[in-house]
Amino acid sequence: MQSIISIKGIEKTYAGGFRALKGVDLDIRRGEIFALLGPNGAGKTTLISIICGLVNATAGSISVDGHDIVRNYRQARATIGLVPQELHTDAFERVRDTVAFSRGLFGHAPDAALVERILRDLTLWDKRDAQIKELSGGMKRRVMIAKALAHEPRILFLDEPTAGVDVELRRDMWGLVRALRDTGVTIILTTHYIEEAEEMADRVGVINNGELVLVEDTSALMKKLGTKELTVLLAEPLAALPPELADWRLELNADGRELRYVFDRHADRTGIPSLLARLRDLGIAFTDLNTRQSSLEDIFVSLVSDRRPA
Ligand SMILES: Nc1ncnc2c1ncn2[C@@H]1O[C@H](COP(=O)(O)OP(=O)(O)OP(=O)(O)O)[C@@H](O)[C@H]1O
Repeated sequence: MQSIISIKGIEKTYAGGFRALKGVDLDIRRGEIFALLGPNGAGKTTLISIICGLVNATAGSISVDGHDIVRNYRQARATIGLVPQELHTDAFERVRDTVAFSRGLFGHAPDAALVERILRDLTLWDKRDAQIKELSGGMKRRVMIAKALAHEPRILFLDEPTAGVDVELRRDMWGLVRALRDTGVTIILTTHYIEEAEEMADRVGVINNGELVLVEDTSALMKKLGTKELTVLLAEPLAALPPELADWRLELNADGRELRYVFDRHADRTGIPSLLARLRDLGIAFTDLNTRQSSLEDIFVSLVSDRRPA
């Protein structure tokens, strides 16, 4: 495994004494899309800010493409593009100028052809002479990405890339991020949208209360933890689960009107036909059946709720 970012024992205690990160170890693989998931205040932005050199860690070390972020700050920072959560660009600046300016900040010679390519890739070329204030929210976000790409970074951080963006724009953004990855850029994104991680990320890291509680391939995680659920709506309520149904892992809800059956969606036999046959034999009538697949969201909620401090 070739890692492009190596994070070792990162701790962060803010000036007020708040411990925002508690010994985070993480390796980011070259060329992957890595999603960092976590509830509000989990420490995602703190971690990204430390990697990008905007916040100092209290302890631990990080190397980015072989450069220590403290000792070789400039080299490390030069390999990183950061798209922050909030837009901060002068409202009166023009799109092309602001992107060209970002490149200059890193000491690179002007490159009009590169700026043009970036703007075209982000479908901003038509807006190249527009002022930032004249753009829609989605366009502004793309301008922030263009600015982050202007110095040709190998790594791109996207902090909540689709927060507050409508579904269609979110899909566009996903396409864009994939296209960037296809050009060899390693992408780390933070998100509250589980669907986003599920859809896009090669690997997922879950951070909660300053601790990285899980890092896993997205597909393996879904396979390992993904279950399916069948709900049987009963015609008449049951007072208790009949012992004849003990072969299935069933739960009866509080009013006795719903049977819930959780099964492994990868199992050869789900046990559903036999369960339904047994219900019929027992004379238990039902009015409806629903199935539901657990999503990364369920997995995430269960992980995070299990670890809430008492
Ligand atoms: N400058 C600061 N001084 C003190 N505490 C801070 C500071 N910045 C962040 N924190 C605290 O550190 C914790 C982690 O914040 P952080 O912004 O990293 O969370 P996050 O996971 O990015 O959350 P969100 O999803 O809401 O953006 C929070 O409890 C926050 O209040």
